[in-house]
Amino acid sequence: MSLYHEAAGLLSAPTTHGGSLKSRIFGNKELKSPPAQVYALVLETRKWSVVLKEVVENAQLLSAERKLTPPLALLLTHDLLLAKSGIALPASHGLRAAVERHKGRLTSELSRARLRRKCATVEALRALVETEALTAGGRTPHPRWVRVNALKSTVDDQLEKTFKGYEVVAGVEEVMASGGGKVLCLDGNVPNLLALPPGTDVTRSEAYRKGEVILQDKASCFPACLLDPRPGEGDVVDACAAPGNKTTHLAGILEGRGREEGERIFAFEKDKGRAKTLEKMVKIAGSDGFTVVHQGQDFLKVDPNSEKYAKVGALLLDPSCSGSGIVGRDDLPELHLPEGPAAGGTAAGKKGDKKDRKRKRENKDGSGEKPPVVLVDDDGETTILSSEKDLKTRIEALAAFQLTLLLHAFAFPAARKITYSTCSVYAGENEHVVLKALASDIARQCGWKVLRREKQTRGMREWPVRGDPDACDGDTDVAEACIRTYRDDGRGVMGFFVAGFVREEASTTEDDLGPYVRDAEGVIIRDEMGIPTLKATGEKAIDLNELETDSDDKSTEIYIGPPEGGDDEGPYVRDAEGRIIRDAMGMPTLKATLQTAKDKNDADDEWGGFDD
Ligand SMILES: C[S@@+](CC[C@H](N)C(=O)[O-])C[C@H]1O[C@@H](n2cnc3c(N)ncnc32)[C@H](O)[C@@H]1O
Repeated sequence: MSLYHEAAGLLSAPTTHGGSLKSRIFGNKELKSPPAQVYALVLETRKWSVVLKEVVENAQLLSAERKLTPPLALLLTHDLLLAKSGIALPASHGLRAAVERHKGRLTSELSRARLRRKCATVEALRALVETEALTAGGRTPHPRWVRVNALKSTVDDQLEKTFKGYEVVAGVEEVMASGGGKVLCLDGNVPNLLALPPGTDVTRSEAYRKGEVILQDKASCFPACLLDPRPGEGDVVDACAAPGNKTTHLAGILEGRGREEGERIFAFEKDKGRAKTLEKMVKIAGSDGFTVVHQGQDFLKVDPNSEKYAKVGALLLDPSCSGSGIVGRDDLPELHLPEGPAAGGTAAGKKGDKKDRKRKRENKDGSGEKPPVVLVDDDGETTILSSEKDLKTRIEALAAFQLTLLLHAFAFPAARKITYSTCSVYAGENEHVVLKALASDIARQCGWKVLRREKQTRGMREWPVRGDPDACDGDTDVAEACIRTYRDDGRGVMGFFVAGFVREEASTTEDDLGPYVRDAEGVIIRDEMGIPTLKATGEKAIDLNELETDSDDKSTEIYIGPPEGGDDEGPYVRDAEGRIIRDAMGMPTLKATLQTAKDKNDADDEWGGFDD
């Protein structure tokens, strides 16, 4: 019983008192009901209050049931008509019976309210309510982003099936302006991503149940797009993987491009409970055949030099963070209560009010506490921070942990690409971590550099919102390389951050023999004879001197001439695995790496191919 009474107290309390609804609920030690349940109930009822008020008033519920207060009537009617599991009270309970007695009348009033709004279904009404609630709360409504899982389906397939009859419009602005109609757009930055009107319920579709479509915010799709895994580049690690949105996205990209036999995704997740969700998601998405889930495995305890990870060419790192960019739904529209007796306060509500009055007094002279900042991280852990100092300490602790994970990722010997991402808005967890990582010993030793904007895949390069130059100590190259998203900026995304790192050999430019042709980053792209040494991939060719001094390295067996039965022009010098390491003129083409050299003819044809 306390659930509805506690929720009633919170529902009728002014929203401006005592911080956000979330902080008032999760920070209230005296609540008897599970805070998450109270929070969801109050939030949803508030959102629906315009409609529920009409329903309750027109059904004359309050005059028929004198013991119901207006907030209780709204909450119970909400659960009766709109919650999947109905009213959370025993069937014999007086409050439940008081509302259920009027079920027929309440249901028909809801139908009338729906038809007055020209909504064909309750789902359409839900979408409308969601949009209006968000708008009234001062938040830009957030589209429903749907990623088509390339492992199981295609956009065309989904347009034929799940979204049959939808009008395809040009951009997300049009989707948002549609007022909840059957419209969608294909995203211009992330392949296979669709934007639908806010609140569109895809979870009841067959495609969702079968894993053909996955609900994933646009910004959350950026890391896999930026990492850009390609067949032939080795295994991929998702270091902090649960619940698995990015793991399955990586899988979709890799498989969609023709994953090479044996190439795998290693997904690590420290939390055993969350790892189970990850495992389920991987299975539903259809990537379990080549994704190895390491349940309960701390990524920091993984040995990068283990034989098992010798072929890891790319890592995606999306560690726990403050969660401060996650689309909040805590800015509430005005509450519409039906006419009736005054709302009955509860123990929780009254105590909250007292605290609120105290806080108001304290704030009047400017010396009092500010409303608390509530951080709900991805582990579900809620931290209530009542001062700027607490917030700073928390961000510093998170940043130290995030940096440790990133430097650990740098240590994988065959890795060539890494992405680092958070759903935090704080520079401390974002640009500052990137700068510290770039300045680290391991980055210098291993040649890790930031993945510059011009080398990013088209969709990521064209995303206009970049890192904060001030937070990058004025280094505009790093700021441009960083990708940010902000909620409420009209682009329909959550707050997010991602940066990429690529690896180059340690610099040897000082004593080059030259004249080589180098690109802007010093990568040798044509050798002394003008022969292309390698396709620009971020891989740096070895200098001639270095090859000479390394020549007694017997780790790769070298033979001269085309392989038996081959039709190469030759004589090229190939290593044991057939990679061309000297061209027909005896010039080194590239150091033996995971990168497969192009034959001279092909390389000439493809010259200039800097693009993704
Ligand atoms: C932001 S969430 C990842 C979300 C996920 N990438 C997705 O898109 O679905 C961070 C995850 O990292 C896990 N985690 C935190 N520290 C870890 C560590 N040292 N090793 C492995 N997993 C870790 C957390 O339990 C949490 O599930």
